[in-house]
Amino acid sequence: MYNISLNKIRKTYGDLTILHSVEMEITEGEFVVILGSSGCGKSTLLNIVAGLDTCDSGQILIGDKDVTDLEPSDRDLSMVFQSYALFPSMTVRRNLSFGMEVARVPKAEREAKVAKVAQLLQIDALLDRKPSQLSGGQRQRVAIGRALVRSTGVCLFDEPLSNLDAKLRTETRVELKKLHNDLGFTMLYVTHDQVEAMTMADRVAVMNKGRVEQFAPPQEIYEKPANLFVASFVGSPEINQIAGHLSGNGSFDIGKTHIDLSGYTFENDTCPAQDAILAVRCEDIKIVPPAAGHITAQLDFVELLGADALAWVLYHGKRLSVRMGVDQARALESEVGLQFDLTKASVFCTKDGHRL
Ligand SMILES: Nc1ncnc2c1ncn2[C@@H]1O[C@H](COP(=O)(O)OP(=O)(O)OP(=O)(O)O)[C@@H](O)[C@H]1O
Repeated sequence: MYNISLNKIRKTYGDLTILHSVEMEITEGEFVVILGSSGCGKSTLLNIVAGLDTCDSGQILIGDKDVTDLEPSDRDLSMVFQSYALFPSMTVRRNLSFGMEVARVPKAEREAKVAKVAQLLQIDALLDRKPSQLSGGQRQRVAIGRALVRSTGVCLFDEPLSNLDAKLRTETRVELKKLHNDLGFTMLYVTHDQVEAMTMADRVAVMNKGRVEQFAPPQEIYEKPANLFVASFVGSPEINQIAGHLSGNGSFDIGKTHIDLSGYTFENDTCPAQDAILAVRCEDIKIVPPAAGHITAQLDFVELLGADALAWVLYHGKRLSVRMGVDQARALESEVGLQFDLTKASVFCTKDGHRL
C-alpha cells in the first residue's frame, strides 16, 4: 500500500517553528499538491517525508510502515528536484537505468521500464544523448523519468517545473498529469504556482507559516475557501473583499447599505451578528445600472486581456475587480452598479478570518 500518513509533524530551528504539528492523510494513487508562498515550510515538509531532513516529533507512515527513522533509500519512494541533478557523463538511457542497476534489477526489466517511461515522456529519441546535449525541458523530463522508473509507488516532486519557460511548463504539466493517470503512483508535489496546483492536484494542501490552512480538492479550495488566507492566496486577481457587519438576520451592512445574504449558505446554517468580510471573485460580479446593484462604484480603469477584460472600480476608496467581455468593458459608464452572485461568495470573520 502506498498511502501516506503524516502525523503531527513538528520542526523547529532554534526558536523558530517551521512546521506546527502538520497532519495529512494521502490516499494511495492520489496526486496531492502542497501549495504555499516562499518560506511557508513546504520543502521542509517534503524533505522530511523523503528522509532528507528530520522532524522534531511526529510520525510518517507509508502504507503501514513507520518510515520516520528510516534512511531515504529504505522508504520506497523517489524524488524529483528543481535542479535536474542528472549524471553529466552518462547517456539519458544510463541516467534512467542507473538507479535500477544499483538496486540489482534484472537487465530485461530495466530495459522494459526505461522504454516505457521514455515513451510516456516522449524522450525515446534522446536515449543515447548526454545531458549537455539536451534542452532544459528535456533534462527535466529525464529527471522525472528517472524518478518514475525507480519508483515503486510514491513519487515526491519539489517545484520540478520552475526552471522551465512558460510554454514548456504548461506542456510538462499536462504530461505529468497524464503520467499520473497512467501509472497511478501516489504523488506529493510542492509548488508555489497555483495554476499547477489547480490543474494537476486531486487535492491541494494550502500551507501558511508552517500550518496546513485547508486540504481539499482544488475546486473546493477555490469556491469554498476555509478562511480569508486561502481565499486571497488562491485566484488571480485576488478575491475582492468588502468589510462590513453582519446584523444576525442575514443582512450584511456597509454603513447605510444593506445586502440581503439570503442566497448565501452560512456554515452551521446560522448568521452570527459580528464584523465580517464579504469576499467575491471578479467573475461573480455583474455590472448593472447603478440603482439596480448591491452597491454603486466608480470606474477606475479597464484592462483588456484578449479573451476578456477586467474592470477595476473604486468603492469607498478600495479597488475591486470585475471580469467581463471586452465589448461590455469598452462601453462602461463612469458610475456602475455591482450585482454579486451571493451563492458563490464567501463571508469571513473579521477577527480571525475563518469562514462564516
Ligand atoms: N537549516 C535551516 N536553519 C534555519 N532555518 C531554516 C533552515 N532551513 C530552512 N529554514 C527556514 O525554514 C522556513 C521554511 O523553509 P522551506 O524551504 O521549507 O520553505 P518553502 O516553503 O519550501 O520555501 P521556498 O518555496 O522558498 O523553497 C524558512 O523560513 C527557512 O528560512
